[in-house]
Amino acid sequence: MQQEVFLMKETVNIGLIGFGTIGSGVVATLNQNLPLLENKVNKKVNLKRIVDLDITTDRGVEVQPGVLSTSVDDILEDEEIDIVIELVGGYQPALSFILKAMENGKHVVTANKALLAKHWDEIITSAQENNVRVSFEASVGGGIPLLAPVNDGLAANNIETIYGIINGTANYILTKMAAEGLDFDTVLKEAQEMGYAEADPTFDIEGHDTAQKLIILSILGFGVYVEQEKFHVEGITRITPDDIQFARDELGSVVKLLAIAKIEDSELEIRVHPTLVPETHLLASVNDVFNAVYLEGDVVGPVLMYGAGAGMMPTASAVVADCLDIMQDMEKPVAYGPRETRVEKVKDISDVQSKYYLRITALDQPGVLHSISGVLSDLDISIESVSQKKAAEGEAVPIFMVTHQALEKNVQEAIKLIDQMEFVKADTNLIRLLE
Ligand SMILES: NC(=O)c1ccc[n+]([C@@H]2O[C@H](COP(=O)([O-])OP(=O)(O)OC[C@H]3O[C@@H](n4cnc5c(N)ncnc54)[C@H](O)[C@@H]3O)[C@@H](O)[C@H]2O)c1
Ligand SMILES: N[C@@H](CCO)C(=O)O
Repeated sequence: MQQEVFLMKETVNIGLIGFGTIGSGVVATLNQNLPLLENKVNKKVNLKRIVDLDITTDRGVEVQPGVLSTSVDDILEDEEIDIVIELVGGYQPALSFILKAMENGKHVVTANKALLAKHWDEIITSAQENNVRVSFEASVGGGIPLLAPVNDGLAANNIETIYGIINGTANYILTKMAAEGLDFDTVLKEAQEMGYAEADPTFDIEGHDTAQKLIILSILGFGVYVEQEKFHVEGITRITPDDIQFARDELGSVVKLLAIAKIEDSELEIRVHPTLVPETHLLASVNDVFNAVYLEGDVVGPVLMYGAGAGMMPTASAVVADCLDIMQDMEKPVAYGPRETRVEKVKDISDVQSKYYLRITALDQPGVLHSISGVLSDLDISIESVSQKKAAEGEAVPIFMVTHQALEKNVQEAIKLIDQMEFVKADTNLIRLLE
């Protein structure tokens, strides 16, 4: 009798495109936990096909005979496949794969934040038109259940503030530079070897990956799509060991690449940049490849979500969970974020107020501090503290300054003027403080 019931279970067929780091993690998860997964959805789960350009390299995971193929049509044109997992990454051909899959009536699961952030409307519209679901929990925060809680669990709230450490690679680099004094390039190489970094790691270190994830969070949290070109995005490549040491020793702070989105009087502040976070703040202890999103809702108050933000198995956990969610309700309509947004305007970075850390590299000679403070004072920027490293005469040294609250456009203008001064020998670095 037991056997008879089992045989009658519906089978859901999955096609996986992209058998790289995360694709291998998905296969490993299915191999490891298939009985558990089938039990949860009360269906038979069958990984029918895996497509990749390279089907000869050993990924260290067991694959059933006949499952591997190099032809994407073996998934997209197979009528028996219900769910397509896209883990190729990048814009094309990933976009065409996803659109074709949906056109052919297949549900889609993807971790591709770059694609979602750029082609959001096209992808969601296609899902709606074709009456299929598209799920992307793994696209933000790796293994952290993050998007479903924001979209569903916090649906009763107006989201007011989002602060996120949402790039594992950048956080790994900053953590290792601070804890072990390692240089930037060495740590980046490590992050790549661990499978955390994007195919093009400039996406991680220049802040683009964080920005793409913030775009998705803003859609879900505020119901607004803001193109990446419309907000300030700055990475971590200008952060030096001097910055990290000064932040720790003199300010009791750590440097984190933060995604920030908050709404005030219908105006959305949205930006990505390195930020000095006080050691006492919850986000300061988010280290290595871990990610965290701190948000505030008008009903729930503050919420913190934390976990592994990148890597093969944590990310696979989210991808497989999306598949199970679809299997449980294939008819669920596609709805993401509030249908009407409270956002009337996106604030320009130049109008943002913050405290600033400045590292100015200047010759150690009389009159330098006087000239710099003159520029700052003319632009209504008040200095909270200043210190300078010792140097031999005639040598350029870092001067560290922290300002009181100031207007970004004034600070940018001041830096422009300071960097034109004859005794200034390198571009000034600026890091905003978390207010
Ligand atoms: N690595 C992570 O920690 C992580 C975490 C979250 C999200 N993601 C996202 O997941 C996706 C996959 O990332 P990854 O790290 O597994 O990348 P990866 O480079 O390890 O894997 C991509 C795979 O796709 C294959 N591929 C490339 N072009 C193809 C094509 N035309 N047809 C079929 N296969 C093709 C490649 O051969 C490779 O095996 C990306 O969108 C990435 O942004 C990655
Ligand atoms: N490259 C990304 C992968 C996870 O999205 C990161 O380091 O966070």
